[in-house]
Amino acid sequence: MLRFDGVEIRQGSFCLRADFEVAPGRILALLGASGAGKSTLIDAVAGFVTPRSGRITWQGQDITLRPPADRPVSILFQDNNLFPHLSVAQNVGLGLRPDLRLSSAQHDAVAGALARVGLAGFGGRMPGQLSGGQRSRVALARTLLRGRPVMLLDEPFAALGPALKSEMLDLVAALAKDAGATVLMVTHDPEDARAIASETALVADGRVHPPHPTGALLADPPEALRRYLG
Ligand SMILES: Nc1ncnc2c1ncn2[C@@H]1O[C@H](COP(=O)(O)OP(=O)(O)OP(=O)(O)O)[C@@H](O)[C@H]1O
Repeated sequence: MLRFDGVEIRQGSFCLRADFEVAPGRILALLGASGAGKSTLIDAVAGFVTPRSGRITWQGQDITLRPPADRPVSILFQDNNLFPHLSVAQNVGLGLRPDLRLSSAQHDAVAGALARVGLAGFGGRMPGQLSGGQRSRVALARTLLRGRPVMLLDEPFAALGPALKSEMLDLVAALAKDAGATVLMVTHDPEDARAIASETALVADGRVHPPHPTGALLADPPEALRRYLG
């Protein structure tokens, strides 16, 4: 269980409150307008910002103040964070060892992760020799390889066209299911939530509203969500 217990996060004059939980293995979409605080919440889970009060726990353990590298999370950002001077395999290998001194079993794991995202045989290419969708797959392979139980996705596929985005969302859902991972996915698009998130939480008015089953929430949106959806 990923739990936000009376969490209050401040960024300058902005304040976000969160008091909810996500069951293991679930995909939760965080939906909300620009500036509502979606990335702020992700940053607090990742350890890039420290809540002013409250606790974030994973499986009952308090992770609120843990250094980012010691948290049970891996993150996928929109810009994919690939290093242009490293090969695809090296970019993925960074998920295992930042110094890239990989054992042969780890090299095999890199190849396996690339195969799992449909990029078998692409390990020797440079990121500049890939399409945007393929670069997203490389970043996803690296996230996958880290084997962390919580995946944080901050609008990772926003720059992709609709067909490719839908393909990537399906891939995320399949990989998360295989790994039993809990996923927090930031999005502006209710269709992303509908595609793969069993639950959705609206981020608005300085708080994360309680998560609801996505279908029911979008079929009969409460006032704050109605305002957002227009
Ligand atoms: N380092 C910072 N210092 C001061 N204010 C900040 C900082 N980072 C974010 N903010 C403010 O916090 C608020 C929430 O920002 P956040 O990036 O979490 O929103 P968001 O919902 O992810 O938006 P978007 O969808 O545009 O990415 C905004 O008002 C933003 O200006």
